[in-house]
Amino acid sequence: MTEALKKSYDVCEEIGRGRFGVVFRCVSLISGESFAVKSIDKRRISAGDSLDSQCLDNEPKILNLVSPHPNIIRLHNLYEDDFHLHMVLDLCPPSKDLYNLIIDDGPFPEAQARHIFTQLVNALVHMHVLGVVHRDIKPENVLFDSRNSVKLTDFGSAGVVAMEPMRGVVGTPYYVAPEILAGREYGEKVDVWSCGVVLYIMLAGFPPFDGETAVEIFEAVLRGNLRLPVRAFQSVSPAVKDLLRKMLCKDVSRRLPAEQVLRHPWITGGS
Ligand SMILES: Nc1ncnc2c1ncn2[C@@H]1O[C@H](COP(=O)(O)OP(=O)(O)OP(=O)(O)O)[C@@H](O)[C@H]1O
Repeated sequence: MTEALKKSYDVCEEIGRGRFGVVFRCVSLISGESFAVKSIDKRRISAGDSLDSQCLDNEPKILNLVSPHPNIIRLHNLYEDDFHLHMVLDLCPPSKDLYNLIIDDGPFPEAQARHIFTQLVNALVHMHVLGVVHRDIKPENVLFDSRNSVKLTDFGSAGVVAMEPMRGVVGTPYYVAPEILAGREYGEKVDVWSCGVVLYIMLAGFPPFDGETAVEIFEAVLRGNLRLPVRAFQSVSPAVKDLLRKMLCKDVSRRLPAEQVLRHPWITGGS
């Protein structure tokens, strides 16, 4: 553990683990406030894997760019030495993410889905104005703080559109946009697609594009044939079905940008 981190924080129990990082709860020795610290062991990232080392560089840079926003996890401090990178972040209660919420309580009534979704799209609008594309929007990366506010996290796959045209397959099978899989250049609307998938799953309890294997899921995404089966959508309002069609639209030019999603009647007309 980097000495500088230990001088400022008491590092406590492990609260999560991802592909690269181990996340601990930590307490500021100055304020007594609790945070999460995501610690990445750089030695676990192979020198030859440029994509993985890019993820490592990206996350703190992009978090700095998009912070602060009420629905984006905030980077409070960064410590780095030859072997480790430690990001001190807002603390969210352990295991409290949208994935677990859907497993435990889903599918959700529209009002609950709208409450979560609106906060997620608020984060998206803010990022897209700054030219940042998240590229890995999925329920596992939507955390909730102790007041139940959405905190979007995991910016390891994010990029800045203005810097270079975006290409390359990034994302998670159920949520990835068809233009990414088609190998075309793409932009911020890939996040609108992924948010549409998240909204669909919150309402239906299952994903819109499915398959037994990753390849089958990719084929379903590429077909982009959106179905709203009666068994799951019979009591769902026409307004949200309209929004889903406009977000999960294969034609990127017709897919709504994030700020128009926020102005859709399902959002503005909801209590
Ligand atoms: N700020 C936080 N507060 C509380 N728990 C967190 C926080 N950030 C991450 N976690 C927990 O730690 C786990 C791993 O974090 P994260 O997904 O950011 O790591 P990663 O290495 O980037 O993972 P991935 O495999 O998705 O790339 C998460 O699933 C979550 O449970």
